[in-house]
Amino acid sequence: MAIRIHPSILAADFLRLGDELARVADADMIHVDVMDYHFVPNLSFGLPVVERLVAGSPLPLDVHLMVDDPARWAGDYAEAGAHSVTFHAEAAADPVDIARGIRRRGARAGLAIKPGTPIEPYLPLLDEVDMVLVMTVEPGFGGQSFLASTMPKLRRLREAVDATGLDVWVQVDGGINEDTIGEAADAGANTFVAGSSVFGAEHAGDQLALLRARAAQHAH
Ligand SMILES: O=C(CO)[C@H](O)[C@H](O)COP(=O)(O)O
Ligand SMILES: [Co+2]
Repeated sequence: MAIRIHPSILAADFLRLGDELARVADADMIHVDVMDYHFVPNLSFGLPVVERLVAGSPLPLDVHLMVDDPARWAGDYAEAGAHSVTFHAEAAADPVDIARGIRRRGARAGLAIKPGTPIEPYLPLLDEVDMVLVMTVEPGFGGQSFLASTMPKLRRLREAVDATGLDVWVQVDGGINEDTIGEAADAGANTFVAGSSVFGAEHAGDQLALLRARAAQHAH
């Protein structure tokens, strides 16, 4: 199974974003956390920054929308050129409609759930999305500890994805480092967001290689 590592620029030096992108050139995509101070108690960056990242990033962008009104915003991020746009199920009255809007604009559609949100209601929607993100911390901040309590839900999702035969990516986000990535890979994740463990490393390229190797040891 392919393993993808997506460094989160939430942990990068915002004054030197261009240089920070160059440090993670060996990654698969760049994870961009959009926070609106309402869905989560933190504010990060929005559309103008994402538009500049699309223009300047050598890697495709994986946008993670932590906003109250994804029905209003998801299409704009797809149109801005994000390769993937992920929105939260908890904020979506009609997740299928939002996912279809993202796909119609040529981006991959991702559906995210917080640690306390059950996966079962969303399993019938797997053919409407390209990725499901199981948050392994409460969304809002980088640098938190991985919640192993989310692993049974991840296993259930992996079983359901395999049963469909669809190539839906299974993503984890939060507290992923060399000590936790194996457990998440073992439970079925194939796409790993890592913020502080990559940008906090002296040699980000070496850290990416270590994460990849640890995930591969446990991959299905
Ligand atoms: O969505 C997020 C927080 O809501 C971030 O992507 C996540 O926290 C990454 O940071 P770290 O790897 O440092 O935990
Ligand atoms: Co994120």
